Amino acid sequence: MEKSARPRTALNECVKVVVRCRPLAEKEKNEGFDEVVKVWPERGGVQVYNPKGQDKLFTYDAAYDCTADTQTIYDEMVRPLVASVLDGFNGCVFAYGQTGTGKTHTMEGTPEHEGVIPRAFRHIWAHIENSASPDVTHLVSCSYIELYLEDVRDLLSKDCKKLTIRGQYTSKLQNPPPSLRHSTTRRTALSPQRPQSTELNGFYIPEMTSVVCKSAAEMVRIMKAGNRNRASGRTDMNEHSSRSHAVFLVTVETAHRKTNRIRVGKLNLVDLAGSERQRKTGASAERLREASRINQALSSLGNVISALAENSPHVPYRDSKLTRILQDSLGGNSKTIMIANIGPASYNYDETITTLRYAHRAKAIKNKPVRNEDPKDAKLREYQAEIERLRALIEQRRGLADKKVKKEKVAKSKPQPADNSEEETVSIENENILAESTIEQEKCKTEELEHQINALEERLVQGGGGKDLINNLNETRLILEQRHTEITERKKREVEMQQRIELEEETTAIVTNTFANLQQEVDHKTQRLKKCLAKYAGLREEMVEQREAHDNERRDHETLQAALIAELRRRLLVADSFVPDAGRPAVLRARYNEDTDAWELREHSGVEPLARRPVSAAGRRRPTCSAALAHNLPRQRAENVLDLAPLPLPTTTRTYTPPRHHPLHSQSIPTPVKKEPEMEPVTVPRKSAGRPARPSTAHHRLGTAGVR
Ligand SMILES: Nc1ncnc2c1ncn2[C@@H]1O[C@H](COP(=O)(O)OP(=O)(O)OP(=O)(O)O)[C@@H](O)[C@H]1O
Repeated sequence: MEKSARPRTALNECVKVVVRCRPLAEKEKNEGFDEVVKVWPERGGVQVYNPKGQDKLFTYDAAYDCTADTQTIYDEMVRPLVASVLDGFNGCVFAYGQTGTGKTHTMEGTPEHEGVIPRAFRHIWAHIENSASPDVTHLVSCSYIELYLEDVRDLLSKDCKKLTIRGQYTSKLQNPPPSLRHSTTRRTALSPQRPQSTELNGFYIPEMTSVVCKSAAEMVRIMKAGNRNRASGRTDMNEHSSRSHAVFLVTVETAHRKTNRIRVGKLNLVDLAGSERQRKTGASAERLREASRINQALSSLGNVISALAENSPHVPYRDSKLTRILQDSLGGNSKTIMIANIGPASYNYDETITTLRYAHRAKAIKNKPVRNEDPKDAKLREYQAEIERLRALIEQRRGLADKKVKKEKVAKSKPQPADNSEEETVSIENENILAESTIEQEKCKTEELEHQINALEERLVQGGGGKDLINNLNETRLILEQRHTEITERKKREVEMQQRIELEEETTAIVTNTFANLQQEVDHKTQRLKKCLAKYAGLREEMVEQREAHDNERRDHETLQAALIAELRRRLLVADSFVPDAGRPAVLRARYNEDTDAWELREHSGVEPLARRPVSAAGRRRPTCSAALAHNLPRQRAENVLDLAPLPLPTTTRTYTPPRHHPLHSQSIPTPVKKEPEMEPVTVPRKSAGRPARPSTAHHRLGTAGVR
């Protein structure tokens, strides 16, 4: 197929931000919490009542209250994005927000309330069935991964194998070899296809399972199978809390026979885990470890959003795997929708304001979506090339087989000489048998190749598949879709108009107020000054609130850290008590390799390396050994002496002191009895021979390191 090098220009497009507020939960009602969120869907506004000060009002591309269903959100916001994906663009929908605010409810939904993901599947397949030309071929494949405790796991592989995110495409990786032998599991770029000139920073996940699908129902089955492997658990804030960030990737490839072009659209459907506070979720042990990683990744995502919104020259995508995965969706080649989920309860005021602030910042992020035409890693092209190769092979084999048959016929038709010896007759017969078996083998091979072609062709979906697929239902669906799009467009315009009218009203109120005399001007200026002062006061208040929120967040982090350290100490204590001494050198040699994402044992050199030299005390050039301190030897002060003396064993006995009226006393034996201090039976002395005792276990070492 001919490849075009047509330049593709990218138009900036802002990230669309939608806010969805869920209803007050039963538990929140029972505990008597008030609703502090008011949504203004007609102007995309969200107002939060502040019990301590001024109310907050934020505006977005759209805002939905608790009465809105996912169908409305899909039709108004997500449908146009999925339509772009079908047209060869990259798209991303991600749900963001505090734990228990309805991210999974929005993305996956429930059997009664279908979420965005299954709706997108149906939309894609309705489009494929409606594209009535047999000249159009589609190939739909999907992958499902999760980010759990900073491990990327393949939810569609048998044992949820760990995957590695690789940075930067190389020229070799841009053209992966067309290997169809492993047609279900092959290298797939998660980071959507970038135009060649900007492909330098892309990330991709090799060996991610990619399953070719034939219907929306099959895709739902795959999603459910993946969900069964996804990490989830109970917390005090959510009965079924997602403990991982999940990404469902759909790739739709469309080949147009007439134009010889292939368009590849990639859709990332992301259900993030929610931010959470330990004191509210009551997380401990494993849940706590998960929470710390979830918050860490979300904090990195917040930093990326802030950096992009402020047009910062450095965007910290590399800070976490989540931001690497979402790199293209935020500030890259993609059309993106962020669904910010919030709860209405007063109890969650701080978290709601934080989510709304991030969502507001995300509105300023500009993406550069480009239509992916004829990308080099299009699977469809590989399939077509393979089918053509197999067809050519069959033709070749058929030609050879025909020739052999003709040859045999000629040989058979030749008159046999009458004086043929018995041996000659046998050899001719053998030759005939051999030729017949070769022809049979050729036939089998040809049939095998035909089977292969059929299998490959079955994966490709011919647009429309003939008139029988374009039934009335699909036509009606198409018309309905068009109507939906029109209504959505109109609604969007209405919201925009409403927001513009409000702005205009404010400015015209000032402009139309003509100054009749100086007093009027003074009044006007005073009014403006008042407004400025009010704005200044508002900003100050916001700053104070932000500081408060930041302090709260810091306190939370500290609590979390303290809890994690306590947990770590517990584990170290267990390790110190139960890991045998023989195993410790091996434990010390274990190193974490960030490239391979695994723990490795270093080569045993025979001699264990010396412990690292301790850092100097303040004001001293080098650490001073205890001997130098004891004898005041200035020469030894600068020596790097490691104290390798064994620790004194704890005293478990007491020197015998006879009772006062014991016969020994009455005999007045001159031996002086030294009085020993009272000893706890099994405590390790902290000091020995005037120098500080070294901690004996990892547990103690951690204790002396303290909480940083
Ligand atoms: N719009 C809504 N209407 C009705 N119920 C909702 C809505 N949104 C969420 N819920 C309910 O709230 C609960 C929590 O929702 P969900 O599990 O989707 O939250 P989440 O944000 O995904 O939480 P986490 O981050 O912990 O996974 C569920 O019982 C869900 O049914």
